[in-house]
Amino acid sequence: MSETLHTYENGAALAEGLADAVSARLAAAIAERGAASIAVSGGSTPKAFFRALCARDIDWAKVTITLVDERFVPPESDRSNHALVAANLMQNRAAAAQFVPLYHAAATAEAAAAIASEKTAGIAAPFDVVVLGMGTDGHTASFFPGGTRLEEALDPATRRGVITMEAAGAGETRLTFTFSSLHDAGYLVLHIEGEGKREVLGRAEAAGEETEMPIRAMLRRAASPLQIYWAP
Ligand SMILES: O=C1O[C@H](COP(=O)(O)O)[C@@H](O)[C@H](O)[C@H]1O
Repeated sequence: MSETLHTYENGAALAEGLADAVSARLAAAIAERGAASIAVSGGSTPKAFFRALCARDIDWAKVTITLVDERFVPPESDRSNHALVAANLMQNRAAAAQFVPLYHAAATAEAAAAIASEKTAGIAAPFDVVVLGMGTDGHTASFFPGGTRLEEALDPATRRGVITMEAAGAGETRLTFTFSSLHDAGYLVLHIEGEGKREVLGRAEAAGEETEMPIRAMLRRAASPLQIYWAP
């Protein structure tokens, strides 16, 4: 519905600034109700942010961390978002946090998504913080252009939870929270870096179908103001 652009000189400054904002939100949630939750993205962009956030002095034992989306691969895979979070976020002070994975060693991705929906339903809704990324094709979470279940994932009537997604640009089958699970976070962030992603964002902000650039669903329909963090 509304967006605010936070611009930083470089990726290191952005990582610190975003870690400050996110840790303040988590600390406020802990002060209010004794617990906090955050859903984070994978990909190459969030590593420096994760390293900055895990050093923040908050009561991490009261924080639950999960993923916005995941590949249907075990955590031993170097394509696993769980592995990325384990190596870069669940470190330092944040090692005390709880982690709820989306991947489960089920026979099918559908079965894994059902288990992930059940397990993540134990996290109070809405999330206190959601940190989205964006691909150069305009995808966010695993809402890929041409995705097999894209309409269902973006439909506000689709329940909170995790569904599967397959798409030409996705590689492995994906597990993704639905739009309805993410758009109303207490602090809703889009974290992007580089001139290329800024240009993609500009195209997404212009007229066009949501299904062509699914990030448009967040830009246009999110219940929470979208906080865009960007550095060249
Ligand atoms: O596929 C994915 O990519 C996006 C963006 O990744 P990046 O490497 O360009 O930062 C990410 O937000 C999403 O979680 C991930 O599954």
